[in-house]
Amino acid sequence: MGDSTHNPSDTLQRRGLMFILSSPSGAGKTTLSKMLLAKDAEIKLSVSATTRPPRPGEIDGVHYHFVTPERFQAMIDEDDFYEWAEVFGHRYGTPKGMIRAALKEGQDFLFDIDWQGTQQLYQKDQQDVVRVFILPPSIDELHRRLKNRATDSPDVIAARMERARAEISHWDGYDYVIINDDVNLCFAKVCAILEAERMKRARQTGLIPFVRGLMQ
Ligand SMILES: Nc1ncnc2c1ncn2[C@@H]1O[C@H](COP(=O)(O)OP(=O)(O)OP(=O)(O)O)[C@@H](O)[C@H]1O
Ligand SMILES: Nc1nc2c(ncn2[C@@H]2O[C@H](COP(=O)(O)O)[C@@H](O)[C@H]2O)c(=O)[nH]1
Repeated sequence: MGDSTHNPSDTLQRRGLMFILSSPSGAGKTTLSKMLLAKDAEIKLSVSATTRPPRPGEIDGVHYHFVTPERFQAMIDEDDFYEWAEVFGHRYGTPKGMIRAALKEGQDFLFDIDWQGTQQLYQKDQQDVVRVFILPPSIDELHRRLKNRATDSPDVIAARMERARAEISHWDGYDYVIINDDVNLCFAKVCAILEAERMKRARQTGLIPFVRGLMQ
């Protein structure tokens, strides 16, 4: 006889998802990441290390681990990173420490990383990586967003705008591409993708025993 109290999530044994949001600077991935972390208690942020100085309001250990170039180099030498890359003249990397064991136990992580880091993570683990690329509605709007955010100097904004087209050229290396025009609509799409990817994996783990139970 089937167990009518069986819940599919009881037998969920999957590894955690590595859910990546990438975009050209200013397209809105940090905004979307914050919305996702506020809404979904099942996913945690992978906190990167960076040699970039903090922006106003950024907290060490929460938004980034802010480290010196020497410390970053030591972490590379000690093989402490899942991936790392140089972006806009600074180094950024995903430390293994915090996430390795949690991923094995099924914890989902959100990664706000660039295309180089995305390629590196995907090469390491194609099963668990979900790659989402966020596009701005136009180049003018991207510029407007960077200016209105008012966190970077005109020089930094100019450098990021100069790189925007090159960043966008990597869109094809992603599983999903979303235009962030209306932020709420874009966020709904991000949530739908995450949910669908979780369901795909639950099919392989918790769902199959559940269905077998129903059919007994
Ligand atoms: N759909 C949207 N419409 C209008 N403004 C938006 C939208 N999405 C985000 N913004 C605003 O655009 C600015 C840039 O967004 P955000 O900081 O999230 O970009 P980002 O892609 O994370 O950039 P970076 O890579 O430089 O950190 C912010 O001021 C944010 O409030
Ligand atoms: N490859 C990696 N890229 C990263 C990581 N953390 C952040 N980033 C990307 O860097 C740029 C600039 O970020 P900002 O906070 O200075 O605006 C942006 O594209 C981020 O996605 C990382 O660990 N690895």
